[in-house]
Amino acid sequence: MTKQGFVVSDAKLGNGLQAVSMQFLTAESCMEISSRRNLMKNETEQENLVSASVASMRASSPTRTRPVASLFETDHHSSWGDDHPWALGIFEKIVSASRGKEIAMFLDYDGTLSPIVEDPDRAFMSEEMREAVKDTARYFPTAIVSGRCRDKVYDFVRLPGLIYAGSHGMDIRAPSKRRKEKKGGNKAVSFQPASEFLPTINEVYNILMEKMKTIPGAKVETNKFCLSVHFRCVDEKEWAALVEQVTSVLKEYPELKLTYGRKVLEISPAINWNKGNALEFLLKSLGYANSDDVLPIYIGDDRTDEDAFKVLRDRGHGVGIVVSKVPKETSAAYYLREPSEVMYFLKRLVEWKRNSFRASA
Ligand SMILES: O=P(O)(O)OC[C@H]1O[C@H](O[C@H]2O[C@H](CO)[C@@H](O)[C@H](O)[C@H]2O)[C@H](O)[C@@H](O)[C@@H]1O
Repeated sequence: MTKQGFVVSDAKLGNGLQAVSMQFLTAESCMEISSRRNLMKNETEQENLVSASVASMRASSPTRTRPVASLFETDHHSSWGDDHPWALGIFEKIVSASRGKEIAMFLDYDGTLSPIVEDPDRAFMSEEMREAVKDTARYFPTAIVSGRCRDKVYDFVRLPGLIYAGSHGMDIRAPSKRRKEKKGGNKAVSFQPASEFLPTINEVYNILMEKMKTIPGAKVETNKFCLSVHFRCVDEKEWAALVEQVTSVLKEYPELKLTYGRKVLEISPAINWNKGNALEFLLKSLGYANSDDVLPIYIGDDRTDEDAFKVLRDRGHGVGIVVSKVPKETSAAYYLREPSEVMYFLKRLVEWKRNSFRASA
């Protein structure tokens, strides 16, 4: 039993009588008890945080829950599909919404243009996909909006003339010659709202590289303004240990935040800037401040893409398409199941545009 400043303890005396001795505690021992309590409280909080984090890791990396219908069948996802129609099934409706407007295309990279693979350094897109994106960019302003660092995503896509927004939209560069130059001007646009976090991100990268050596299969990837801790190749039994290490490091860096992607923990500056802000920023810098002029189409598969889907939903115009094989909570209006369907969607869009040019010639 303890009181503030005193410890009250029972002691058995030799004559069998019980005496209560009261000792005055020194400031140091008081602090010791209180820090032990805090430690216990912190330990419980840390345990709760770890279990919540492992739950989030599972939730953000769903496994296939039912057999997937064969490619390009129109009837899948049943009731979820009623609320979020298959984008290829209602293609005509989507393009007819662009009447009198220009389409602007926003594409996520991993899981959208390239299939998800075990090694993040080998997430290549196919040549056929590259051609489809290249053709798309010929007719519509096209941006790649990725969690990857901008240079890395450019190395994968290798198409000049596109807009690249890396680090979840925190590193934007648009080339000077853009289609909307008459409205948006033809100056190159570059924007890095998190540049002051660079030293911190590098510091945390070095710490995590060291810590993750103890977790077999874990991989830390630097994306310049963000970090990714991959657990795709980590045994599920080790997930709690991994997230415990990561959260205990992040406790020292309240200026950073942790989010969950597909078998990945994403660490980024806790600033109010995400892929949704990047989408708005790009629309503006493309000269589409007036929403009547443009129909933005955003295609993505990950949690971070939800911020962009929300922007489109809240603006009440624009087309959000989630890439997913399983029903999931999303602010996107439509879905496609995998990168091959994204490619087919892009090809149809290009074909539709070419046909409309021919018809008006
Ligand atoms: O915004 P994105 O372009 O979708 O980038 C999000 C993260 O994608 C990458 O990780 C994911 O893809 C890897 C390769 O297929 C896969 O191994 C990993 O499990 C996925 O989470 C990328 O490596 C991360 O840095 C991005 O943040």
